[in-house]
Parts: sequence; C-alpha cells; structure tokens
Amino acid sequence: MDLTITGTGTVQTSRVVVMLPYPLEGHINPMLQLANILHSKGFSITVLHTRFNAPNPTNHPHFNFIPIPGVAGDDLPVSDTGNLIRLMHVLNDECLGPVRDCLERLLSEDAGVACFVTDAQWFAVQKVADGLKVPRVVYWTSSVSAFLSFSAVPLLRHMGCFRRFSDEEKKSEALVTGLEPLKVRDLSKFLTSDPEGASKLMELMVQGMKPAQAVIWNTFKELEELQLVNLHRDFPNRHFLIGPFHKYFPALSTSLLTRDENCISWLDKQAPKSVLYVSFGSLAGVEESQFLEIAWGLANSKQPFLWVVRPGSVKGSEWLEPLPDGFLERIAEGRGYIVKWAPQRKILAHHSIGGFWTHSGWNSTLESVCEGVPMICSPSFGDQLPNARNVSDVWKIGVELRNGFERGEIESVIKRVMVDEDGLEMKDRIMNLKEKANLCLKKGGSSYSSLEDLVKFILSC
Ligand SMILES: O=c1ccn([C@@H]2O[C@H](COP(=O)(O)OP(=O)(O)O[C@H]3O[C@H](CO)[C@@H](O)[C@H](O)[C@H]3O)[C@@H](O)[C@H]2O)c(=O)[nH]1
Repeated sequence: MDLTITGTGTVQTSRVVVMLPYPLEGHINPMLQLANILHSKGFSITVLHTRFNAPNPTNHPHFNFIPIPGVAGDDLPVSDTGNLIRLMHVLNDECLGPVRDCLERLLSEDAGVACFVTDAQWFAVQKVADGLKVPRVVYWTSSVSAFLSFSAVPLLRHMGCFRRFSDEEKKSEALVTGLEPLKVRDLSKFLTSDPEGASKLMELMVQGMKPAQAVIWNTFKELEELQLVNLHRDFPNRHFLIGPFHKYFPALSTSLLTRDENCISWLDKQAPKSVLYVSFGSLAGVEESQFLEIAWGLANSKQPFLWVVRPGSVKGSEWLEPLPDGFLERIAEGRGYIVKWAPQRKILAHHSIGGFWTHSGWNSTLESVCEGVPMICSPSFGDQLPNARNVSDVWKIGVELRNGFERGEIESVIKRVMVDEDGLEMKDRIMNLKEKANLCLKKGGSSYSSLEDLVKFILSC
C-alpha cells in the first residue's frame, strides 16, 4: 500500500473510497461533505450516482464521478412520501446489477478500492459488497435517535400500531414504551399514511445496516449520549460519530438547487435576532389551506420573517398564487421576504436570525444547533418526529406546533420563541450545545478523535 504521513497529520494514500449517495438533496449534500472530509484526509474519492438528481461534477473537480448506467427512476416525482417509498424500492431493485458492474470494473482495474460507503437507504447493496468482498460502510443521514426509532418497528408491530389512529390517540401525550421520547400522538405521522410500506423500508434499512463493517454518523457524541448506550448494545458494528459534517468546510456548497443570495442584503437591514427563518426542507409539501394558515400566522405575529417556499411545494399551485393580493406589502406590512431556495447555512449564521421554523429534517436540525438558533418544529414524517421530540422535550431548544398549521397557535408559538422569557431559556440551552458542537471538532474532541479512528479503520480495510 502506498502510504505516507505528512507533517500535518494528513495521510497521503492512493486508496480509493467509493461512495454511493442516495439521490435526494438531504442525502447527497452531507454525503458530498463526507467525501470532502475523507478527501482532506488523503483518500481519493469516486462517486457512483444516478442520473436522477445527479450531483454537478464541475463543483467537485477533485472527485471521480461515475453515472450508474441504465437506471430508471428519472420519471418519479418525489413530492409525497408514497412516492419516496416507491423510489427507494425502484432504485434498490434497478441499481443492484449496474452498481455491481461499476464496482467490479473498479476492482478489476486495480484502482486501490479500500471500502464502499453507501447511504443506508441503499439497503440492498450489502449483497453486492459481500459478493465482491469489498467492506461496506453505511452512512446514516439522520440522528442516532431516529435510527433507534426505526429499529423499534417490530415492537410497534407487536403493539398493534399499524392501523388508523383514533382522534383521541392523535392527541395523546402518553410516551410510547420503548420509543421514548416519542409520544402516541407522533405515531401516525412517524409511520406515514402508508404504515406498512414505510415500516417495511425502515426494517430493510436497519437490517441492511447490521452486516456492514462500520457506520458513519453525522452527529456528535455529546448530543446523543443517552442513545449511544442502546446503539452500542443492540448494534455491535464499528460506529464513527464524526459530525457535524457541514462545519468542516463552511464555505463548501453541495446543494443541487440554486440558492437566492439576495435575501442576505435584506437580512443585513434587520435588527439582531429579530427574524424568523421558515423552511421545510427539500421534500415536504403543504395543502393550500395550510399554506394560508402559515402565511396568516407569520403576518399576525408581527415578527420579521424570511420564508422559503419551494415551487411546487403547495399542492395544486406553481408558487405563491394562493397568497392574498398584497400579502407581503399590505398584510405583512413589509416585514417579510420570500425566496424559492435559500443559502440556509449562511442564513442561520446571520446575526439577524432569532428563530428557525423547520420540518425537523436532520440536516436542518443540526445546522440550527450549530448556529445556536432555537426552533419551532413542524415534523411531517419518519425521522422528523424523533428529531422534533428531542428538540422540544429532551434538549428543550425549541417548541413543537401541536395542532398542525393553525394561525392562532403559530402566532403564539412565534412569540414564545422569539420574544418571551421561554425563548431566552431555549437560547441559553442551544448556545451550550453550539459550544459543544464546536469543541467536538477541535483536536482531542469527540468527532475529531472519531475521524482519526475512521481513517485508521479505512486504511486497515
Ligand atoms: O432553502 C433552503 C432549504 C434547505 N436547504 C438545505 O437543504 C438541506 C435540507 O435537509 P434536511 O433538513 O435534512 O431536510 P430534507 O431535505 O427534507 O431531508 C430528507 O433527508 C434528511 C436526512 O436523511 C431527513 O432528516 C429528512 O427527514 C428528509 O426529508 C439542509 O442542508 C439545508 O441547509 C438549503 O440550502 N436551502
């Protein structure tokens, strides 16, 4: 093996890490961040990718990109969870052969492949890695807590949770035994409108991870200390917690969508900590009636807001058509700014931002923690439920919207987070976590040390 250690501690190696990101924004972004982290440690990077939602190779000239040939899936709209479930099956079925061919070719070329890092949603590729005797390392894109909730699906099945929930259950504050901090009222959203389909995939992902040689996590030890005990007990893989990924190279842009940077000069004109940033990530959609409740709640709160409305995210509309005439100027009295897609990390770091109303996707949650911005949580499915529960009930750095989208509640929750004493306490707690997130990446910190171990592990593969 060609290996030298430089004066900076970087390992210069000819070894290649082959990576297979899952083709959705919230998955590709952190996978490319991880690719950059490993590249900075001296590894060569080869990215296998679908043509559907392909990353732009010109943004990453130091990587080798190989499109997976002959894969369908390009025609799948991904605007609802039903299709996301279908997408995962289609991709896992159709990609297996072509992925095997690509990997086999790399091996036959004696390219120095050390390991195969794949998103956990590529649950079927373990067979390919085993067949070709390449160590597979799984990258889990959400929290440890979410993973453990997914792993508890058999328990939920045993408890008879795969049915329609009554209105009473949808309001129940009772904790779900074995899935704490989830509450009974979280379950219908956690399992989506297709509980059988969603839970089957959760099980496939969890089972697919078990035989992997190692798992890489975009989180940090101090954030999920309690869950780690259970993780190590139930999943004796090698675990490397090296997050938050996006803090390694803050200027790096991996987004698939074009960001509107003009909002930054608008933010520059706002008072410190006065603006609520509102974004529900790259997948969540709302009904027109919910969209209007959000709009009225924002306007009635009298708080400045920067709102990301992805085109197509309001069902039945192209973009802002359902808003009443003069919404921004007259109803919101000039306090609001709306964009199609934003430079989110830059926004969360801006001095004018005082709160983040989010769908509790893991990347958004972690980015908010790292900038010390308290959250309002509107989770819509899957991992977002445990993430939101941690934010509101465990870390106590945010508030959940209990009644979906209802303008009165929205107005009062915005005031609670942005203005009230309560919000200041959340702010103190999240600043404490922000400090921990910074420390864990410094020399001797938990993620720093775990990354050193990961590098040694890959070199030993
Ligand atoms: O205007 C925007 C809005 C978002 N982002 C970025 O897009 C990413 C969004 O990721 P995330 O918050 O995780 O949300 P989703 O896009 O919804 O991600 C999917 O993937 C995540 C990782 O598995 C899961 O946690 C989510 O539930 C799932 O919906 C983040 O990095 C944001 O910074 C922007 O750059 N600009």
